[in-house]
Amino acid sequence: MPVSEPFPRGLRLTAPAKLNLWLHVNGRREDGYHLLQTVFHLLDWGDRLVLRRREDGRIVRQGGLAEVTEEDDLAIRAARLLQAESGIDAGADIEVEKRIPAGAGLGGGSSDAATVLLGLNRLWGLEWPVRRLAGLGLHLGADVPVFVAGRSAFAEGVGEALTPVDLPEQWYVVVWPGIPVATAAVFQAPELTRNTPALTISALSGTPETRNDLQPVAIRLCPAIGESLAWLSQWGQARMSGSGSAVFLPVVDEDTARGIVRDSAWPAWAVRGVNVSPTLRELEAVPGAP
Ligand SMILES: C[C@@](CO)(OP(=O)(O)O)[C@H](O)COP(=O)(O)OP(=O)(O)OC[C@H]1O[C@@H](n2ccc(N)nc2=O)[C@H](O)[C@@H]1O
Ligand SMILES: Nc1ncnc2c1ncn2[C@@H]1O[C@H](COP(=O)(O)OP(=O)(O)O)[C@@H](O)[C@H]1O
Repeated sequence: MPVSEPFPRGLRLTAPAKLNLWLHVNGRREDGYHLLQTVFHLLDWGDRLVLRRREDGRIVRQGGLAEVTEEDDLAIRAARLLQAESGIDAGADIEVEKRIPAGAGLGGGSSDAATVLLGLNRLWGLEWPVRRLAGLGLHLGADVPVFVAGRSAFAEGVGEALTPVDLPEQWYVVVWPGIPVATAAVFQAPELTRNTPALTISALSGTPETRNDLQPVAIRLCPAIGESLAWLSQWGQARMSGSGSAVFLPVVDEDTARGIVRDSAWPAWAVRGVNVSPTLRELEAVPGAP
């Protein structure tokens, strides 16, 4: 009988998108980064990644965004960083089929990076604990740790201090006004309010008043966000995710979401918010998973 390999040779994984259900800016650190409170709802929808182990040590990019160079691609940067930090001799083919629009506040680049870290940890047999991978991921972006942890969460700090939360499996309509917004430009805007009082954990167990402090700035930078919000608001309380430009609306069920998506003049998706990321579920299903 052939001896089974201890680690898989290849993995097919979803890199999920996220929504920031609300986002408060509570202050600014000396290094310019902002202190936030936010709730991340992970979605059961995202980019599709295929990772294959290589024995020649090369990290080879396949697919991905044409407008992003290999040096800037967060999926490739994540692979190179983990390779350097772990000292492993192996390499990988990294194939990314993009579905999440870039610069939409849906966390696509960060999720690609996190999924590469999780997948290569398995393919390379590194067995790093999640906490260590999340710490490495934070060097790539403030949003990377939540995708590594793989749980919908309340986040503080710059987004890295995570408390998992149990959210209802909510359907959403996500509308993308078609224009990317640069996160740094929103955080740098002089008119951004940076002094929302921090909510306490006990306030969070009730129904505190929430908003996205980045929304007014992003609408000024990209008026199409305001137009898509006004359109979506016909059906309820719509809001922008992260630093934009995507906006979302919670709805009662999948059929309602699909009906609104059909009517949208902008690219739109019917998506389901989940508590556990599809990446974690897919990794658990791989034979030999710990
Ligand atoms: C706003 C949020 C909300 O989830 O998401 P997105 O809209 O980008 O998806 C995140 O805080 C974004 O995280 P991420 O996209 O990883 O941002 P990073 O690459 O770390 O930072 C991009 C730039 O945004 C600013 N930045 C980011 C995060 C933060 N807490 N304070 C900041 O001031 C910094 O100027 C930084 O140089
Ligand atoms: N794999 C990637 N996918 C998407 N964007 C990437 C990737 N690698 C680098 N980027 C860069 O990161 C920027 C932010 O992308 P993304 O993380 O998708 O949006 P956001 O920060 O708004 O959630 C993009 O405009 C692009 O220049």
